[in-house]
Amino acid sequence: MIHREVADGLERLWNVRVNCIWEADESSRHGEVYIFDHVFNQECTNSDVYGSVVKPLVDSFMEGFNATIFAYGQTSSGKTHTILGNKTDPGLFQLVSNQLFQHVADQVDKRYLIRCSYIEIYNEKINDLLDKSNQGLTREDIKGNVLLDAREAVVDNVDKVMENMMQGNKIRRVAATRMNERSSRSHTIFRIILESKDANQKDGPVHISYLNLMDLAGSERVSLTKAAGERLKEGANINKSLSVLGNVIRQLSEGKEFISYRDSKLTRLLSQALGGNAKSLIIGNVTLAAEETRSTPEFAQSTKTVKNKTKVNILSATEEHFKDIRT
Ligand SMILES: Nc1ncnc2c1ncn2[C@@H]1O[C@H](COP(=O)(O)OP(=O)(O)OP(=O)(O)O)[C@@H](O)[C@H]1O
Repeated sequence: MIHREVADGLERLWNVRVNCIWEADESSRHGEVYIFDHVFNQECTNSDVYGSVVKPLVDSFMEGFNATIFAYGQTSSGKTHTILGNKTDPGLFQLVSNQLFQHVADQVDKRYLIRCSYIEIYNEKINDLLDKSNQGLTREDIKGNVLLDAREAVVDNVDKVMENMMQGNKIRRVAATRMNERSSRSHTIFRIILESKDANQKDGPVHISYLNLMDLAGSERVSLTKAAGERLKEGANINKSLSVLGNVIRQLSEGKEFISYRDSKLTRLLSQALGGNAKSLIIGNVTLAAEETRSTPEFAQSTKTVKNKTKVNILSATEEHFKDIRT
């Protein structure tokens, strides 16, 4: 339970044990036990989450596979805490960056180029968090895939990644609601693009992979957030795009031929991560005193049956294209 729930004297409605979560009230008509690959209780830190489920995904990313990590959950359930963390409990941003640059330092026979971009989807509009003036951020290739033209900053150490993240966070839309005094009003995607090649082969193949770290805005009930005016409009857009995301996941898990990716900016941008060429990890954040918590295990369970088709991405590159970050 988070501080607000304890301060408000709320009753615990959910139990957590081993890899299961279920409603405390056994007479509840839902009464389902949700089982996952891992369930982390409230004593666990971001480092525990990272060590168990995130690190193996980052290992794949460094081998050339695309990877996406989603933090999903109702408002104030701890998504931003998971991604950003704080001084005593660093978030996934910091932990992933540490692993990445440690790997680069260890691989003396490889050359690397690492870039990052940071965008938000706010009221169905994409904003570049690293360059406010950047407009027209998406375009489609001939296959209809949506490509992102966000500013990409070259990063050569952990501090540079954190600087870019902090710069972007200054302009990310955050506002106070009754449920969370710093509620994210947009979905964000922080993308790390890793290119690597053998140091001894001048025009050898280049591996390229994308890692998306996604902090989704939380679904919310107006009766609880007391949203009005601009907050209400934002909340409606947040709920709509999350419901499209839910539909897309359902269609993928049912093996449908038509997938409604085009119904929201979020799903259009995520089409590769959802059923495409990426390994995906969903972190479902929950608070234990909220009835709305149910929607998160339901969503996370539906994603378990989605099968992605992953492969290592190889580019042919010339020396002009490839500039090692260590030179
Ligand atoms: N595991 C945790 N340990 C300590 N504090 C936490 C934890 N999870 C959440 N909190 C605290 O609870 C509050 C809400 O968390 P956070 O802002 O991360 O939620 P959110 O899911 O991102 O919400 P929103 O969707 O409204 O942006 C914050 O004050 C945060 O510091």
